[in-house]
Amino acid sequence: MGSYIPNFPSSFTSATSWFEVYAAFSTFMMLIRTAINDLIPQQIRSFITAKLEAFFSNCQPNSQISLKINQFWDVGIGDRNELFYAAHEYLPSRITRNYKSLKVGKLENHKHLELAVDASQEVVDEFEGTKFTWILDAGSNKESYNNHREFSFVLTFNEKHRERALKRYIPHVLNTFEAMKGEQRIVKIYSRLDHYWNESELLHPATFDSLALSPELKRTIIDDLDRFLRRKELYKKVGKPWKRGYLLYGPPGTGKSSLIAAIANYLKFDVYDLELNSVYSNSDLMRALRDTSNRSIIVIEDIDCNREVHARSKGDGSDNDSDSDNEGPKVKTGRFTLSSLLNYMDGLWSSCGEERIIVFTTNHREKIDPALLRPGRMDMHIHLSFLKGKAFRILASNYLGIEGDHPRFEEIEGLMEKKEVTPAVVAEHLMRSEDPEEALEALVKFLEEMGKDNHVECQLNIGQLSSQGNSKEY
Ligand SMILES: Nc1ncnc2c1ncn2[C@@H]1O[C@H](COP(=O)(O)OP(=O)(O)OP(=O)(O)O)[C@@H](O)[C@H]1O
Repeated sequence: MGSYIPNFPSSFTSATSWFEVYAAFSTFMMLIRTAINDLIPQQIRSFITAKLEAFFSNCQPNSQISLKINQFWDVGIGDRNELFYAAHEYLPSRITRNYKSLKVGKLENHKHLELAVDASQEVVDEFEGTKFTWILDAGSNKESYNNHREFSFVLTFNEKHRERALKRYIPHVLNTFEAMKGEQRIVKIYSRLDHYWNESELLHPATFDSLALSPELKRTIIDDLDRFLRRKELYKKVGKPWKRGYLLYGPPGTGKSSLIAAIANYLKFDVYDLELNSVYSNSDLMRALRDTSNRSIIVIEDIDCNREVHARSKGDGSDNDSDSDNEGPKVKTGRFTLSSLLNYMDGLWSSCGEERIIVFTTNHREKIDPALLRPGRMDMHIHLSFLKGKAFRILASNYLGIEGDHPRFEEIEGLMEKKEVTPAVVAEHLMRSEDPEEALEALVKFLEEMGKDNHVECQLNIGQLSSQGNSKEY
């Protein structure tokens, strides 16, 4: 019986020779690669690679899927499509050689360069090894709504990546956009025009440091804001919408608008300046509120002066909303009442959005509708008043660069205790001279000559309302 004896030396020889062949081949390839890298410029290499990729992808069966991402969810209704805006910001951040052209510009009053995708420009983004192609479509006038041309993105990818696109890529675009907003820390201010929120950068430089308010009031407001941010889980647990309402009241020029800007800059929340006379109906109001983004402050200034919110007393039945989006400005006033505004807000808070702060301002708290002061409506009533105590020193530092003490401060503070002068008036006087000594001298003279009753008409009868509601008073 013959036995099989393995030919060890010969198999060993063959393995060695294979290894030698492989080593020689690798060396040869490395030489070729080095030669190509040295001899062929990078642009030409990229060109050849792109051509080869295009050739092979053309050979594959066409199984592309396209998704249309309109600027607004429904043409004619005007709901913002957050994904469109996310893509608009996200794509320029992915500048690669795939861009043939990008719009670049610098807007007046903006600190940074603006980058935007050009219409009809194809942008290829790579995510987890998969290519996603975006094209911005400028739309046509036919698709326009209220003379606003509607833009859209078309996102194309291979059918086999459908799951990845919907479950991972699109969420990735949205998350990146949120992170970018946080990083850029650009606070926006929105004002409403023809059913749309128009955005611009909030350039108001106010901060809590630059506000001439008593340190205790500042601390109270900051603590309240911090507590609000921290309590997301608690709000959820007790089933309360995560919102906070502030009523700012006080004479003109005491810093109500400046405080709103300081809160926005502190929290990095966008500001939505809601002018009620730009709202046509109850449903328009709902839409306006629904279109605000999370982490935002909705501001309704001079609530006592809004004709719309006085309609209630005339009993015009304005709650019967014969809403039509074609209604023009001539029928827009008196379409809803303050109560309906508040009720809608109460309802809306629970159903949409998070981290909203709503701020009402008034110069005359005694004139505003009691519905606004009802318990639980406005969480905090903040009284901004005439310049008193050491708050003046903040203005002296802001406007004259005087840090710490100055021989004239006590005299000025003593005069202010006896007068009713707003921070705006003092700020205006401090700006009159570049020489600090001259400016302080002029301010003393002004305060001495100022009649005590100069601002009597601005005073509020605060005691009258202090028993209403259970909101905190400051
Ligand atoms: N408390 C303050 N601290 C610092 N600056 C202030 C303060 N109050 C007013 N100012 C100055 O006065 C200007 C006007 O103030 P602001 O518009 O904030 O007042 P307001 O109370 O909102 O007035 P109005 O009721 O007329 O809208 C501001 O640009 C700011 O320079």
